Amino acid sequence: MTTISDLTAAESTSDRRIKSFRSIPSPDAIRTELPLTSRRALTVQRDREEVADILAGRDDRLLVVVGPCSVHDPIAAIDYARRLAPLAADHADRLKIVMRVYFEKPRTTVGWKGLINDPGMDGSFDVERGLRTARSLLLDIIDLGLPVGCEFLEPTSPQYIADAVAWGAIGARTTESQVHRQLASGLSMPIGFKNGTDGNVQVAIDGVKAAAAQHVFFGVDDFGHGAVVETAGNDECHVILRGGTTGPNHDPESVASAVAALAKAGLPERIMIDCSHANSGKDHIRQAEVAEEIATAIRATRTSGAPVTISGVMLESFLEPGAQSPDDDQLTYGQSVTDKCMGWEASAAVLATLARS
Ligand SMILES: O=C[C@H](O)[C@H](O)COP(=O)(O)O
Ligand SMILES: C=C(OP(=O)(O)O)C(=O)O
Repeated sequence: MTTISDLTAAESTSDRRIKSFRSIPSPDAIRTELPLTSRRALTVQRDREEVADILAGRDDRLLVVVGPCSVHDPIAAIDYARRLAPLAADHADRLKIVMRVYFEKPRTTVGWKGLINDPGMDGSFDVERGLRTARSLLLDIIDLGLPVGCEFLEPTSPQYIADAVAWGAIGARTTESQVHRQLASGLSMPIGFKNGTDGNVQVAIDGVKAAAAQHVFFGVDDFGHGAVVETAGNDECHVILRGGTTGPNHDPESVASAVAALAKAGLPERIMIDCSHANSGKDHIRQAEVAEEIATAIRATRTSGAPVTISGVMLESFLEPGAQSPDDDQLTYGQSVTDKCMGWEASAAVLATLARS
């Protein structure tokens, strides 16, 4: 009888489309090499609690997740963080500012998948360097006094960085994925689920409900070994309205409809609004206007005495306005290589407007 091991490479039915496997250090090894330290851990924990309090309505500040669409140049990201940190301190009585430090990019079809996947942006896919660079950047940003927020795109990568993250997102392209909902159920920080790219908000509400439940699934442990993971469930998840192919959904009617759907699902009637993506048509100039409209809506609600249902805002912002292609020969310092971002001056003005709301 022929066994699998007797098969020649040409006859084998497995790994027909795998070109290679490359080992990488375990999460434990990278975390030991670049330790969070107990001082930073206390800061991360305090920030997570403040974020959760805002999302639950126990703290009436506005949560603002602001920063580049993606990090491609750690020096520019730290430069940005150095400018954001004093603003975050100035507005701390009204805003809880979390820096968007996105290392993993979901693509509509194909494209650069972020600093962890390809830190050189040259197709060399040095994931090991990407993980170290990402982790070390998070530690440096925490040291500047800023909490960090990331999108979690891969089920394994959070093991390398999540201990440093105060808030996380599941994106529009993965919000309906069971793998990502299970992942969120075991993450230690509040997680926002985006509505689907088609504008469907119910899938995000379903994501919040699924993530609150306990799950058992396949994963890897701290030492990189295959494992069965059992999670306790994450009751600190929320919905992010990001618009969709049918148009924006940051207007008062869409917000009211999302809040009604949350109430129907027995979930807290509070949401975050992403001013970018389909709410701005990916236009960074329009993004600032969307933020102004949200500030106006919040001010009107507060003046009327009605409960404020908008507990958070997301902004895509970098040092220079607009975006460039990651394939450009000469990259402009501090400009996005994915979606268009507001430049620094416009971002500072928007933060001041949101603080006044
Ligand atoms: O936020 C970034 C992008 O909108 C998202 O990653 C999809 O990008 P793409 O449509 O350019 O692939
Ligand atoms: C990819 C992102 O957004 P969305 O999932 O809403 O497209 C993002 O925030 O970077």
